[in-house]
Amino acid sequence: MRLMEDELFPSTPGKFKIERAHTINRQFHRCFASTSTMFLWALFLIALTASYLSFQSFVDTSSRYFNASWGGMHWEKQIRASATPRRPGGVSVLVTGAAGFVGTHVSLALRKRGDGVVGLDNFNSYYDPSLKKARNALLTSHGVFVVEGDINDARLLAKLFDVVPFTHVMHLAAQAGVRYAIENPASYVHSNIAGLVTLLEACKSADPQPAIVWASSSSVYGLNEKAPFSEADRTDRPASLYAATKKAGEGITHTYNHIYGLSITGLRFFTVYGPWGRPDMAYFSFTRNILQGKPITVYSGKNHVDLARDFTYIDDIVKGCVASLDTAHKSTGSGGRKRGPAQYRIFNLGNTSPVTVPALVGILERHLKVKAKRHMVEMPGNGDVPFTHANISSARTELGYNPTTNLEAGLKKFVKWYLSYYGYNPRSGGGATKASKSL
Ligand SMILES: O=C(O)[C@H]1O[C@H](OP(=O)(O)OP(=O)(O)OC[C@H]2O[C@@H](n3ccc(=O)[nH]c3=O)[C@H](O)[C@@H]2O)[C@H](O)[C@@H](O)[C@H]1O
Repeated sequence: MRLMEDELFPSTPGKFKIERAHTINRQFHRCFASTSTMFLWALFLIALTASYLSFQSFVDTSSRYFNASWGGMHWEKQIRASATPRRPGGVSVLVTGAAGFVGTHVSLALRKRGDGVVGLDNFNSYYDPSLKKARNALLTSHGVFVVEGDINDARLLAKLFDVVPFTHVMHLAAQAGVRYAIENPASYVHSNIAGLVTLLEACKSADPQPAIVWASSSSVYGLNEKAPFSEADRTDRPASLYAATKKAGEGITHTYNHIYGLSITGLRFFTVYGPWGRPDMAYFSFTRNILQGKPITVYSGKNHVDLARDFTYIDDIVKGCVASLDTAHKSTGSGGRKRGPAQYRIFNLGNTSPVTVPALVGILERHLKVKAKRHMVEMPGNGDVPFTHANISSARTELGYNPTTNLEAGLKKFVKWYLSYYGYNPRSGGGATKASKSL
């Protein structure tokens, strides 16, 4: 209090100066002390944040190296080796869904002619993952490395494009199956829409941008009745969520083509079948049930009209896929910027001769030498369409696509593979030994 009075009313100017100088000094010290405290606090906080971030990055890195299935120098070396073409002019392709049915066959075909192939697959359990592992073992034995990962993992995709300048992406990863969409609709949105967008984002940002060939579906024709189905026909009446997500994929890929200059080729596959096929599909599950002496459910359409499909053999589809890669133009953008208009194509890949489901069962019975126990049921309203029939003139002209395997010949090859893969024990009522355990 005294001090304050002295400060306010100094008795002499000198006193004022001295007192004032002391006071300023004290204030300065106080102020300096508080500034340096603040400075120390700030330093402390910065150090704390930095150590938190480096701890996070340590956790992240170690979890990647020790728990997750990708990352590290050895991993990158494997990717580079697998991506390197072994022929002059060979391409370097990232195949998504490589441990899937079509993915395995396309990867093998590319590898066999000397192209570089890196696979990506999440090995999900939509159907028996041991079949996917067996396909993976086949790919590994041919020098194709498959990364275990999801197309929704943007960091993984960025890393892959960082390690390899892929010339092409063969995008076959998807949630397949028409009727399963009733049970698990979210899985279709997750893989066929969100996953597709994540992949396209990675492709658009890559430098160089790859050309993309991807699997659409005959199901986009939905309630279309005009036959055979041409690419120009209506596709705005899907009958299942699966079909709707594939149709959405065609729109989404068009957007990335338009904005970023990505070269896009969409392939509408028509009920693909063959060795190493999908156990959820009719020809496969019918085979298993027939061999095990179990009944099969055969759907029929309205007024007891048989359902029919333009079943297409895997080798023909592979030729269509490879021809699409070979005729794809380069993307025109780079690093997320478009530099000119890019190619956008859609092709039907079918067989052009629909076969009814009862006729399919008849062929299986002949090849298996076992009579099926048919259980005829009216087609439930769960996404099926009465028939599919492809017009393939466009693919013929532009890709040189020419399917040569009819259902009879194709199923013969499938049955041969099935029996060799799962084994067959006629004394146990025709059961496929491995199949009965794992499917
Ligand atoms: O082209 C496509 O875009 C799609 O082809 C395939 O779908 P679909 O043509 O429906 O093949 P699939 O299930 O083998 O049924 C064949 C027939 O058997 C009938 N079917 C089926 C099961 C059954 O228990 N009984 C039966 O009669 C059934 O009603 C149908 O008439 C792919 O699975 C799909 O992922 C997609 O790629």
